[in-house]
Amino acid sequence: MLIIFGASGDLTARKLVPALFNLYKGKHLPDSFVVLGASRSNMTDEKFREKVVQESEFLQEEIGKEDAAFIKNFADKLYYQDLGDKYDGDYSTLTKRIEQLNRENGCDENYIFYLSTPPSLYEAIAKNLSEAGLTKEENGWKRIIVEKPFGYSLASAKELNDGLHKYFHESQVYRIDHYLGKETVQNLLVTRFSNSIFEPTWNRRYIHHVEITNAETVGVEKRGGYYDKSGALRDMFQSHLLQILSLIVMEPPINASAEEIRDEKVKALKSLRLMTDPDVLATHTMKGQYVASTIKGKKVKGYREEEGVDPDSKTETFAAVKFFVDNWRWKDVPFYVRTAKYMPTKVTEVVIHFKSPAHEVFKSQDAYRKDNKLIIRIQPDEGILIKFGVKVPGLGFNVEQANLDFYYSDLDSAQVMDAYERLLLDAMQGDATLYARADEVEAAWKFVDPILEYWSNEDVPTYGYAAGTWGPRNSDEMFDGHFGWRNPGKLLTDETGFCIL
Ligand SMILES: NC(=O)C1=CN([C@@H]2O[C@H](COP(=O)(O)OP(=O)(O)OC[C@H]3O[C@@H](n4cnc5c(N)ncnc54)[C@H](OP(=O)(O)O)[C@@H]3O)[C@@H](O)[C@H]2O)C=CC1
Ligand SMILES: O=C1O[C@H](COP(=O)(O)O)[C@@H](O)[C@H](O)[C@H]1O
Repeated sequence: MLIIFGASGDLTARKLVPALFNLYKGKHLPDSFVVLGASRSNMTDEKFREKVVQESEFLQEEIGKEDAAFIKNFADKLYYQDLGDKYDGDYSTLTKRIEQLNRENGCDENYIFYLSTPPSLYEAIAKNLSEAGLTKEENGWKRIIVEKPFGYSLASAKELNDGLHKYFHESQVYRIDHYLGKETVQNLLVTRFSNSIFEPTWNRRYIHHVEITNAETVGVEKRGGYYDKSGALRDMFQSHLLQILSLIVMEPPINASAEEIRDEKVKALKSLRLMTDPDVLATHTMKGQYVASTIKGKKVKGYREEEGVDPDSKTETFAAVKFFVDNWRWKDVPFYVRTAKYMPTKVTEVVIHFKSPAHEVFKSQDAYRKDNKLIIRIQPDEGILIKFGVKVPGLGFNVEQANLDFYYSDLDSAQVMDAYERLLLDAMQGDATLYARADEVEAAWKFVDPILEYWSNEDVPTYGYAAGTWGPRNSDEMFDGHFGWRNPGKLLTDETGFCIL
C-alpha cells in the first residue's frame, strides 16, 4: 500500500497520481495495490478521486484516449483519510483505515509512506507512524519516501536525517530526486562504464572543461512563496545538478548495486573543492534574477512582480558556479554549472569539452568550433551528440565541425518512463540506487553552504537579466576569456535587462 501524506496538494495530483496511473496501465502494480491519501482536508474517497483526476492534466488527456471504465477502475484504487487538524496527532484512525483496506483488498503489510507535505512535518510524521506501530517490519517491509527540499542547509539536512533515523533505518529511507529518475541521467552511467571508447579519455589529460546547463522557460509560476525562500541554488543546484555532476565525476563502481554506486557518488561529492575565500567566491559564482521583458510583443513579468515574491527580493533565479574537483582524475579541470528560470529554451545538458590536439597541424580560425565536444542531452530530445572536426571539401585543409548523434526516440523500444513512475516502481521493488543517501545529501550541502553564506551578504551583486535571455550579460566572464557558455537556442528578446539589483 502507498500512503501519501499531503495528498490534497499539488504534487499528488500533478505527478504522483499520473505516475501511478501509468504503472497501472503498464500492469506494473499487483491487483491488491491501493493508494491511501492522507491530509488535514476533509474529503470522502469519492471527492479525492474526483479532485486528483480533475487536477491532473495528464489524466484529463487520458480520459479522451482510454475508456471511462478503465480510468474508473484505476480511480477506485485511490482512498482518502483525513488526519484531523494536524499531522502530528494520534494515528489510530489512520491505522484502522489501513487495516480495513488490507482486509478488503487482500493487501500485504508492505507499506510505502510518501511524505508530500512541507518538510517541517517530516520528523513528526515519522514519529507518529512509529508510535502507531506502522513502521515495524515483522509482517512486511516499511519504506518512507521523502520529497525535496531535503534541508535548507547542511545543519538542517543533518537534523532531518537524524530525525528520520530515530524511526527508520537508512535502508528504509528513500530521498527522492526526480532527475535521477530521468532515463538520460541513468544513461550517464551506461555511457561512461559500458563503453571502452569514453572512459580512457574521461580525465584531466583529455578534458579541458565540463559544462552543465539546466535552463527552464518558465518563471516561478505558482510557487513564488516557496521559491523566494529557496532560490535556484537550493532548488536545483544542491539537489538535481550535483546529482548529475556526481555521475560525471565518480569513479567506476565495482558493480551496479545501490550501495556501490552511491559510495562512489559520495566520494565524488566529497572531492569538490570547498570555496570559502570571498575572492574566489566573487569570481567563481554568480547570481541573477529575471526582470520584466517583452517576448513576441507580450509583456513578461519580472521575478519581483510574481505572486508570493518579496518586491525587494534578491533571491536568485539564475545561479552559476565554477569549481574544481580535488582528485587525481580531475585535477585542474574546471566545471561550470548553471541553472536558471526564464531562459530562451528548456534544456538540460552536459557538455564535455575536450582539449585541442596536442600539436595543431590544421590551423583554424575558430578553435571553439574545432574542439571535440560530447553533448549529453538530458532533456528534451534525449540523446548524445559528438562534435568532431572534418575537412571542409575543396582546397586546403580547413576544418569544420560535424555531428555524430544518437536520439533516444530513434530506438524501437523508446518507451521512456516518466521519472516519478520509475522512482515509485524502484521504491516498491526496494531498489534505492536512484535515491539519494543521507551522506550524499550532506556532502552536497557541505559544498553549497559557503556559497549560500557568501550570497547572503548584501554586497554580493544580484544581476538582472531580461526574461527570455541566457542570463546576466556578464555571465561568460566566469570563463576567464575561454569560450563562454554554450547557449543552444536563440534569445527571445533584444533586451538584456542588465542591472545590479
Ligand atoms: N509541486 C511540485 O511540483 C513539487 C513539489 N515538491 C515537494 O513536494 C512536497 C509537496 O509539494 P506540493 O504538493 O506542491 O505542496 P503543497 O503546498 O500543495 O502541500 C501539500 C499538502 O501539505 C499540506 N500542507 C501544506 N502546508 C501545510 C502546512 N503549513 N502545515 C501543514 N500542512 C500543510 C496540505 O494539505 P492539508 O492542508 O490538506 O493537510 C497540502 O495539500 C513539498 O515538500 C515540495 O517541496 C518537490 C518538487 C516539485
Ligand atoms: O525540482 C524542481 O524541478 C523543476 C524542473 O523539473 P523538470 O523535470 O521540469 O526539469 C523546477 O521547475 C522546480 O523549480 C524544482 O523545484
